[in-house]
Amino acid sequence: MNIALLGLGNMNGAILAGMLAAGTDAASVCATGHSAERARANQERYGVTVAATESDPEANRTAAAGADIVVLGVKPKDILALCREIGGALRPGTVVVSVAAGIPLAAMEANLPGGQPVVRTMPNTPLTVGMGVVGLAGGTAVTEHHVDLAAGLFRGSGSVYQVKESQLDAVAAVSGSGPAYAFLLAELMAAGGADMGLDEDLAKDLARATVAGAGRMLAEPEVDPAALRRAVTSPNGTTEAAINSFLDSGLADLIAQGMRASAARGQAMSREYGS
Ligand SMILES: NC(=O)C1=CN([C@@H]2O[C@H](COP(=O)(O)OP(=O)(O)OC[C@H]3O[C@@H](n4cnc5c(N)ncnc54)[C@H](O)[C@@H]3O)[C@@H](O)[C@H]2O)C=CC1
Ligand SMILES: O=C(O)[C@@H]1CCC=N1
Repeated sequence: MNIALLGLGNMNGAILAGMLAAGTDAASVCATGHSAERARANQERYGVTVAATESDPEANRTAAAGADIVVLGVKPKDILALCREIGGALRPGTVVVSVAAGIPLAAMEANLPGGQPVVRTMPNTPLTVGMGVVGLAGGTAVTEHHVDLAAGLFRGSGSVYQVKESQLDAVAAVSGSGPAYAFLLAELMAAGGADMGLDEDLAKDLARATVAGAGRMLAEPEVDPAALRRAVTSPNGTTEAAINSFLDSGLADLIAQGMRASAARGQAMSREYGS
């Protein structure tokens, strides 16, 4: 199974790191990027062949021509141009997998050869540490076999959930963008600690280790976040004071509102870049 990762940035990099850690043979993977300097650095970092479009304008087409699965990992605004660029080089059975937010399957299909199997996914960067989650929806030419091939990219580095395409913006709001919410929480907790007089580095260490430790506890099977929260919250204690203050200040509404903004941006991107 040959895999081509077109656009080796944050997301395709996380997919690649996850695949390699899960045992994928580096010789079966090739990647492309724009900058020649970055391609050299990535080739050294990951041990896979990385070609740069800056020095070889055919790099994407060459990588796509030799692949059974092609993963489009460029920014949403560049996805349809990339589809048109590689279209003529693809073999009919090659599965095209997009990780882009907001770009509809129908738009990708319209910019690829007729009948090309296209799978739209919404992964997240914790794939890097084997703890990713991925939402996945198949296009009109996609069979169970193609879904299986696409899901195989994430086997060993994350859990894959097949959803309706219309649900992928909500998946992005929860898990695609979600790691950033947890990182923001760590940033804000560190700032809060420093504000109360802790040394800045100590506050950062405490906040980072706390969010990471809490994340590890959440990763245990069948665990209930509310039960874990209750186990920290002594009646009339310090945690209860903080949680009540958060909720009284409208944290639940703020989170819901932010997630709706994420999904709305996904919809807006389909209108901006999806045709
Ligand atoms: N970063 C994340 O956590 C997530 C990102 N995504 C999706 O992943 C996609 C990429 O996002 P990031 O990795 O964050 O962006 P990025 O900017 O880190 O990566 C994009 C890469 O594509 C390269 N590139 C641009 N044009 C190219 C071309 N024509 N041929 C080959 N390479 C090209 C760029 O040099 C860059 O390295 C986006 O569509 C985004 O919606 C989805 C889920 C999570
Ligand atoms: O921010 C974004 O648009 C991408 C999709 C989900 C996470 N990063």
